[in-house]
Amino acid sequence: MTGGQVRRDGREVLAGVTLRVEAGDVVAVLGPNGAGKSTLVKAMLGLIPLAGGRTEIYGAQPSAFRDWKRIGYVPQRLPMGGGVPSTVREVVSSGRVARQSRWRPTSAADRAAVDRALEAVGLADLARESAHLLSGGQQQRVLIARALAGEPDVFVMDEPTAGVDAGSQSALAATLRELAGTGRTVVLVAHGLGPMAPLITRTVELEHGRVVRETALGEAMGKTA
Ligand SMILES: Nc1ncnc2c1ncn2[C@@H]1O[C@H](COP(=O)(O)OP(=O)(O)OP(=O)(O)O)[C@@H](O)[C@H]1O
Repeated sequence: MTGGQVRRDGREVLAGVTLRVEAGDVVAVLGPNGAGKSTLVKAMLGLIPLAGGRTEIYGAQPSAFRDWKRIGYVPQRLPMGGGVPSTVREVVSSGRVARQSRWRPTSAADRAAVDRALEAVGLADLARESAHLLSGGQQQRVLIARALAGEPDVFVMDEPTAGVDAGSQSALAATLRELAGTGRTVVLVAHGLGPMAPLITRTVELEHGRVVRETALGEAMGKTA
């Protein structure tokens, strides 16, 4: 993103942010409540429009970008889906949609990826439950599993540890370590780093819609700690 600006209700919520995420980066976007962290990651993906500046995903404007299977976005909350209750497995399976087509419906590979994702977040036993009836922390894990199931190259996670217990946070850190180890790119919105700290290669701090600090952490520290 270059000079990205977002206005909401006439207010500048993102005030000209430039941020380039490289392949293999594990970036933490930090800052106080209302700093614009969620807005930044959504705007980078074209999920909310820019009032100024531009954003590109793998060199394409979001409206022209077609390769969405490369991107796994984890929103802050489970979106309410048209009043139809979905099971945990159904929500997680929806992470495979960008890999399917009318001519290639659900395959064994899809089912295996969904199984692995459910295992990774510890929800295999709740796969048949209605996702909306789970606790906030469990719903967060459903959303993480949905992104994992899609096997994307880039994970964009909006506060994936909010409301998640310490054990699940460590489990997520272990999963992210594995993904980072295989060269995946991660952009993580967080209030604090917690168990993710050793994985992070860069931090970007926002305040009032501006980047106020950027820190590059040693690669070695990111990989060995
Ligand atoms: N849909 C919206 N309409 C109007 N204003 C909004 C909307 N979404 C966010 N804002 C405002 O934009 C500002 C930045 O919000 P954003 O959610 O990006 O912050 P954040 O840093 O992610 O905060 P948090 O840690 O609380 O999630 C806030 O002042 C918020 O009130």
